[in-house]
Amino acid sequence: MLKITGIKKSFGRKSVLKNVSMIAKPGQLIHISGINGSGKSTIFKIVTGLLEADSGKVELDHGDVIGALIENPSFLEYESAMTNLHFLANLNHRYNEKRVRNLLQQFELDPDDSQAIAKYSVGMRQKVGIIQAVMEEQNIILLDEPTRGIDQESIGQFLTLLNRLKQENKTVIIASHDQIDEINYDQGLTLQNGILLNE
Ligand SMILES: Nc1ncnc2c1ncn2[C@@H]1O[C@H](COP(=O)(O)OP(=O)(O)OP(=O)(O)O)[C@@H](O)[C@H]1O
Repeated sequence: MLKITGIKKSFGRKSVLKNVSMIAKPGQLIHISGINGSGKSTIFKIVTGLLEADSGKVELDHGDVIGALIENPSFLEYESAMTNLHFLANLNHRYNEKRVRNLLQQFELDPDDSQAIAKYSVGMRQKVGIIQAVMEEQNIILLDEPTRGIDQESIGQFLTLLNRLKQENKTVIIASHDQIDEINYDQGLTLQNGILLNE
C-alpha cells in the first residue's frame, strides 16, 4: 500500500504541492487529473525518490516495488527495444524474457526487431516505456500520461494490460490532464492549487 501524507513541495518561491495526501491500496486503479503544471509529475517524482519533498511522508509496505513512467522515457538509443528492456530489468536482477516478449507482443511490437529504438515513433517508445514500468512485476505502478502518442487500437491493448494488472492485485496510478473515457477508475482525484481533491 502507498500512503502519502501532507506532502509539500516548492520550487524557489513557487509552491507547487501545498498539502498532498492519498492512499492507494492493492488492486486499485486511481486517476490523478490536473491542468498542465499543476504538479502531477512532481508527486510521482517524490514517490519514486527522484525529488525530495519539503515536508510530509511517503510510506510503502515492506516488499512493495514501484514501477514508473514519468515524462519521456529515456533509452539506450542505439539498442533495440528488447536489449533496452533486458538492460533495465537486469539492473534489479529481475529480467524475465518470457514476460518481456509477451508484453511486447501484447502491444504489437516485435521482440525480435533489431531496429534501434532511436528509430521508433513516439507511440512505440511510449509502449516500451509502459512495459518497463510493469515488466519486473512491480506492484505499485505510476504512469504519467501513458497514452500520449498512442493510437486508438493500442489504447485497447493498454486497457487489456490495466485489467490484467488489476486481476494481479497491483496498484496503478495514472496521471493525465485529459480523461480516457474507456478506463474505469476506482478513484478519481484532481490536483488543484497544490491539493488533491476527490473528483
Ligand atoms: N525541477 C524543477 N525546477 C523548477 N520548477 C519545477 C521543477 N519541476 C517542476 N517545476 C514546476 O512545477 C510545476 C509543476 O510541474 P509538473 O511537471 O509536476 O506538472 P504536471 O502537472 O505534471 O504538468 P504536465 O501536465 O504539463 O505534465 C510547474 O510549474 C513546473 O514548472
